[in-house]
Amino acid sequence: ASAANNTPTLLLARDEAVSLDINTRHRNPKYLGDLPLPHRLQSTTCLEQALAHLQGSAQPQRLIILGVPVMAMRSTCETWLPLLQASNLANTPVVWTCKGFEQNSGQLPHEIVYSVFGNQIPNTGVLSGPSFAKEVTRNLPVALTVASHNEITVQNTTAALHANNTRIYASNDVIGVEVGGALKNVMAIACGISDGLELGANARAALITRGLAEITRLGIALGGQAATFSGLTGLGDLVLTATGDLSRNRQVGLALGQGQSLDSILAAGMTAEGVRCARDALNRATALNIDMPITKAVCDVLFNAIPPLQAVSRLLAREAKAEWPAE
Ligand SMILES: NC(=O)C1=CN([C@@H]2O[C@H](COP(=O)(O)OP(=O)(O)OC[C@H]3O[C@@H](n4cnc5c(N)ncnc54)[C@H](OP(=O)(O)O)[C@@H]3O)[C@@H](O)[C@H]2O)C=CC1
Ligand SMILES: O=C(CO)COP(=O)(O)O
Repeated sequence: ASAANNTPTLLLARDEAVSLDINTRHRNPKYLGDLPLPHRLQSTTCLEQALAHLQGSAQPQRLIILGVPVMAMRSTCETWLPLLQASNLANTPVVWTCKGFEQNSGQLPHEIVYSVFGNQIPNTGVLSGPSFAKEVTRNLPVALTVASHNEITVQNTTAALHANNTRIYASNDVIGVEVGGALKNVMAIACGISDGLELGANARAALITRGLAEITRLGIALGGQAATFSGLTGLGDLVLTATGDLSRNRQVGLALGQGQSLDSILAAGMTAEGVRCARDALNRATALNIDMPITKAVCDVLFNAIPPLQAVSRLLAREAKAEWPAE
């Protein structure tokens, strides 16, 4: 999106073949099929070259976008901290697209970043919202939220991305944005399971709505703002991922509902953040005494060998209750 917006953009890859394909054929077949990429998007695998690119970027658009799975965030931040400091780039805004809770620590992305960067890299934020990479690559309309406590992070993210078909909205609710992004992946697995079992459109709508209640409950308990969950990074991303077949989390659920095993579904190495973070999300909820029945049902199917139909029966057998407040 930044390259489509004429922002000079360099993609740091770790796979030489990916870099070469981007620079010579303007394609990224490993992730994006045969979709053409903007010619002004360049790639490198060399950290020094990435730092030099940042040093040469105009200050209003200078920005690092961290787009790795949550499990790679900590090591990536640890690599970058001394490099940014040594290159006089410690004030460069860093935003991440990562959606999930870190496995075992249960930390949200900002907790990982803050624990590594402390106040040594002061300008940080999260960039999130309904945005399938393949649609962004086709430069189709997309609306995203940048949440940060620093004005410069919001300004530079907006300057780099907001134009043409990309709209950037600002927020100061880092926690709410991250909880929505993490848990919509778990709900997408639930909706995929339901659709794989052919339980119908009514069931899917119920899961999305009660899933949002569940996300909101945990999000508020963790310090998020209620309004965030009806915004782009809450309801918006939940609807996209729970209903859009480009979603890898939804695909995992569909295959589970159709009887495939989790191991065979993930054998090709697909990133499905909901699988990685469902258990840690449930642990954080349990510690706060928050009820998360859909997340629990997804964990049962993923990790406790409960057949999908049995997990659905357990959900439906719960006692009748008031719809709202969502306790
Ligand atoms: N794809 C999408 O449509 C969207 C994804 N997101 C979120 O963004 C984050 C990244 O997702 P996505 O881009 O799809 O992820 P991918 O699995 O496609 O990986 C993205 C990049 O991270 C690199 N990477 C993977 N593992 C490691 C590691 N252990 N150490 C260093 N680098 C690593 C990959 O390198 P290599 O190729 O060498 O493995 C690749 O360059 C996720 O949290 C996801 O939920 C957010 C919005 C949309
Ligand atoms: O987060 C996404 C879209 O906003 C991508 O979802 P998946 O990781 O399920 O493909």
